[in-house]
Amino acid sequence: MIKLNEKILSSVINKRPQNSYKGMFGRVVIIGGNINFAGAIIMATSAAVYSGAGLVTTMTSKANKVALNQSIPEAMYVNYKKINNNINLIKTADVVLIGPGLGTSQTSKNILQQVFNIIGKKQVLIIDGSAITLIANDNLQLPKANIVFTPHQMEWQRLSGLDIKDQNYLNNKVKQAELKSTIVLKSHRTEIYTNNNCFQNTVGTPAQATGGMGDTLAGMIAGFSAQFNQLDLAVAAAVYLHSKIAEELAKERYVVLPHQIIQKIPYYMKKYEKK
Ligand SMILES: NC(=O)C1=CN([C@@H]2O[C@H](COP(=O)(O)OP(=O)(O)OC[C@H]3O[C@@H](n4cnc5c(N)ncnc54)[C@H](OP(=O)(O)O)[C@@H]3O)[C@@H](O)[C@H]2O)[C@@H](O)CC1
Ligand SMILES: Nc1ncnc2c1ncn2[C@@H]1O[C@H](COP(=O)(O)OP(=O)(O)O)[C@@H](O)[C@H]1O
Ligand SMILES: [Mg+2]
Repeated sequence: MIKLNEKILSSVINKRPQNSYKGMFGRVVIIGGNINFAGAIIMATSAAVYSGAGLVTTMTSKANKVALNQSIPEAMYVNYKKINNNINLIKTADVVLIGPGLGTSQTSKNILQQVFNIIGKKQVLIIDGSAITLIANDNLQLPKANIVFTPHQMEWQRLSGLDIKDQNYLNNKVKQAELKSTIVLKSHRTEIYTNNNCFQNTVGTPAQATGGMGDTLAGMIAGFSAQFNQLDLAVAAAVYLHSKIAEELAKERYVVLPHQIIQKIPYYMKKYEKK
């Protein structure tokens, strides 16, 4: 198990070339946010935008359109019930994140299944929150893609069948190999299982134990995977930075809120970019 430290940031976060344009930093599609969970999709979207993703489109409930545009005008909106009119948007994305606030209704399940049908094997597909629960509950077949799951311990129990008490290194590794995906197993010291590596986070604080913290991490992972080479390392860097910022903020705060972390992402990326 490789213990993560600051070096992961400076090895992953590239300095931007002078002649950069948005197309060089990835097209991200983020899908989720039912009528009750506007917050989850707004936090995930904001985290991806503030992490530097070149172009972000959010597919969510129509009910969230105004809130999304007001909270994060840099992101584009599509009604998530109109996926079939927007197949090309998903096909041309570098990274698709599905699940934050998606819910587990029949509508949510249809959306997930449509995305699975469209996604291609070269794309990165990040699966979070309700989407993990839907796959576990209905034993959905996974598409061929570069899949990253971001479960908390109960979501991992649902997906892997491992009780929380049995979620140890060896058992997790076996399940990761079966799923042939990257697993970001979230806890106070998150572990990342990939085909070739296993990382453990070394930072983070109980001040992070608040709703929306995982939605924010999922958005950061999307933003990092869209821009930086080597998926495993990009995921590890996003996990580390999310908790690193929280730890710094927690020096002066009892709780750290997701939007406070999001605001700080560009400052910390600048601080740790490759010299
Ligand atoms: N503002 C918004 O829009 C927000 C929207 N959200 C969206 O809500 C959707 C549902 O996600 P979810 O995580 O809230 O619910 P679910 O999957 O049922 O898991 C909870 C169950 O698991 C258990 N549990 C055990 N260990 C655990 C652990 N380590 N970490 C966490 N839970 C643990 C836990 O046990 P208990 O707390 O009862 O002890 C409980 O029984 C999802 O799409 C998400 O994106 C949220 O992000 C909030 C902000
Ligand atoms: N005590 C803690 N110490 C460090 N990190 C924590 C702690 N509690 C929660 N977190 C982090 O907060 C996030 C919680 O994710 P999740 O349960 O999916 O939240 P949500 O779905 O509400 O957004 C994870 O990244 C987890 O590592
Ligand atoms: Mg979550």
